[in-house]
Amino acid sequence: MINKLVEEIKKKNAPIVVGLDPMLNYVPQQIQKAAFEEYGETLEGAAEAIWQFNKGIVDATYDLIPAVKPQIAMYEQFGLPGMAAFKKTVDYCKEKGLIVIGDVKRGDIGSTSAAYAVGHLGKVQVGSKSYYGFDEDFATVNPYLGSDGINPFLDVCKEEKKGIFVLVKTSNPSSGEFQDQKIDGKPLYELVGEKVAQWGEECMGDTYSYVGCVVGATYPEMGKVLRKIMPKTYILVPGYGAQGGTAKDLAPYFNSDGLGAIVNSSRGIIAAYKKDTYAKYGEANYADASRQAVVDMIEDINSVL
Ligand SMILES: O=C(O)c1cc(=O)[nH]c(=O)n1[C@@H]1O[C@H](COP(=O)(O)O)[C@@H](O)[C@H]1O
Repeated sequence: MINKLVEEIKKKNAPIVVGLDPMLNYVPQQIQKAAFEEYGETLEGAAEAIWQFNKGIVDATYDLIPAVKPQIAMYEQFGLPGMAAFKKTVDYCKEKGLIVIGDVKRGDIGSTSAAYAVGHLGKVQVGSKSYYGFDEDFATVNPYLGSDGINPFLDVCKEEKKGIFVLVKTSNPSSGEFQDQKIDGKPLYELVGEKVAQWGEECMGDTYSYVGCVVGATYPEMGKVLRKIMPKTYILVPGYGAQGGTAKDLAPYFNSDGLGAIVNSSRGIIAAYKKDTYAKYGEANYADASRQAVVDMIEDINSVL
């Protein structure tokens, strides 16, 4: 799958991923109204609204982008109907030829991580049969439990030719509380980066490993160091746009081949119609606003490569 991700990024000349993080208050009134007329103001109604919202965005942007990153929390908050909307979104995006990065941030003791890996990337055994659960192409993984939490994901990735993105340095303001702590003079995020490079060596695609990592756009100096520590690791870079990361901060996350990083924007794309720049599209044409925001983001990122 890492080979396909690289191919699609090159083909579309777009090192970006659209984050499908649908909050109900981003969903235009007419979509909410139709969903509530059918299902009432219920969890089912909310799930229908976010699904229709996503579909509009995917239909308007799929030809421009290599990948999407649905964030499971935004679906989970609506209980079982929300989880069904997550699965519907994953399947629809794959039908449209998009690579799906399940932003699930899992990781636990070995046996539990194995179940997460099977549920999101692999197949679960039921008697003599086996079934895919959510079937994303990549999953985000939290490394706090060490190799025990990661190895079961690597096993499933090898079997399924899928991949993971391991949190190394996150974009949020308090990420330094633990991640920047020094151990024998080295910040923890560097130690995690070294480990990610090691895990990645046993999982190589053609040029990049299918063990990727996450480094926030909001810490470009650290991004520069981490790029060197993990030359064969694809970096998923959240924090562009809504969290303040800018294109000029992002050049150090890429290798000299112009590859090696994929930049996420969620609110900046899916709620573009709410921003002054795209307000002219109006709420009813929210998907056109998202398309224009994608075009602008691609141009912005490519301008620094
Ligand atoms: O793993 C992630 O994707 C992630 C890691 C990180 O360090 N920071 C971060 O913002 N994210 C996710 O990236 C998305 C960012 O959304 P926007 O700030 O709206 O673009 C959210 O889905 C976050 O959960």
